Amino acid sequence: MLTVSDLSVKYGETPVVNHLDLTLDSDEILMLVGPTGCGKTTILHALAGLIPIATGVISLGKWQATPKKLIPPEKRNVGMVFQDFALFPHLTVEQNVCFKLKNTTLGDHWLQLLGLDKFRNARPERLSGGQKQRVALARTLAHEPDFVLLDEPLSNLDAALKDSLRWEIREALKAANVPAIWVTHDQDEALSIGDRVGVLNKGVLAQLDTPENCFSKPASRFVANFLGDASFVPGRFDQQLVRTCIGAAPGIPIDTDSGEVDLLLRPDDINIRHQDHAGNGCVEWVRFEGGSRLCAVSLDEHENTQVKVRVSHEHLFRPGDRVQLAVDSTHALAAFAR
Ligand SMILES: Nc1ncnc2c1ncn2[C@@H]1O[C@H](COP(=O)(O)OP(=O)(O)OP(=O)(O)O)[C@@H](O)[C@H]1O
Repeated sequence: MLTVSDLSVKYGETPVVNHLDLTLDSDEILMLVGPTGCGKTTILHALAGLIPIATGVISLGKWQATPKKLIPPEKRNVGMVFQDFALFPHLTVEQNVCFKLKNTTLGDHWLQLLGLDKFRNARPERLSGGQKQRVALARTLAHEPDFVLLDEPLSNLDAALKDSLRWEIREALKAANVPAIWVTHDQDEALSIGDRVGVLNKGVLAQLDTPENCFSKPASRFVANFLGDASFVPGRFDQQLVRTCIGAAPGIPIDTDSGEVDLLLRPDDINIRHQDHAGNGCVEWVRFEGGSRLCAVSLDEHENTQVKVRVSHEHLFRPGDRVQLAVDSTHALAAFAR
């Protein structure tokens, strides 16, 4: 189990990570997300022992690092996977994976499991980006790390490859039974791959929770906005129900359970239909997404309130169309004090 308590990191006098607490189970994958510059990579570097820490304790049973006791990276038995693959160009795939291994059985195991058998004798320059990343992962896991840190491992790859490789990496980490912290900029990746998601804001964990809770019960408006499209519609919270001008839904109280609130609506929580001259809103813009379209609608009742609704690509809406919106959710929706 990886335990981090009260971890703070500074560059000079500038605090970058502030009093971070987290615990990771033996095979747990934590996805770390947050705006650029919020301290994600700094956390990985601190856990790996690449930079000193200002406060706190990082421990993994076998060792315990503190500001006064900086355990070097080679003694932490950490595996690191980065976006630039960091392979030795003059070594073959097999030599990269088995580098410094006394017993190469595990190297063979991961070469096979990650579909790299046929590339054993190739040099990295002959491999595609996805193959290189598999080699980097095989090399990391062949060395039996006690924990793995992944810093945007898929950011140099195209979208189709990303989608399949992220699942392969998840399965390999689970098969290795090793805890992992995975930094990503991709919210879909964070929500689908992680056992838990940590949303970082200015060096502080805004929420550390299951993907479902981070999405449906965000701890703050910041988290709600960061993980997917979020619309906030004014309403009144009374007896567990939130009533708005476009309908009512059971409310999940985030910071209040009564009175004036903003109801968090995701694009699939709302129904939209054309309404020639009446209706309760007007389409502002439409974005084609392939299988769907995302429509932004301004509400007549609340100036400056824009609601995003997702419809099938078969339904055509245009800017200027009059529409009728209705809350269409059987599950409870998060309500924030206004
Ligand atoms: N070696 C360094 N010396 C001084 N400041 C640094 C150093 N490395 C990073 N920083 C600063 O620390 C802050 C956090 O950087 P970090 O790279 O951890 O953020 P991040 O969340 O990983 O960002 P990104 O998503 O853009 O990769 C940023 O303001 C950055 O400019």
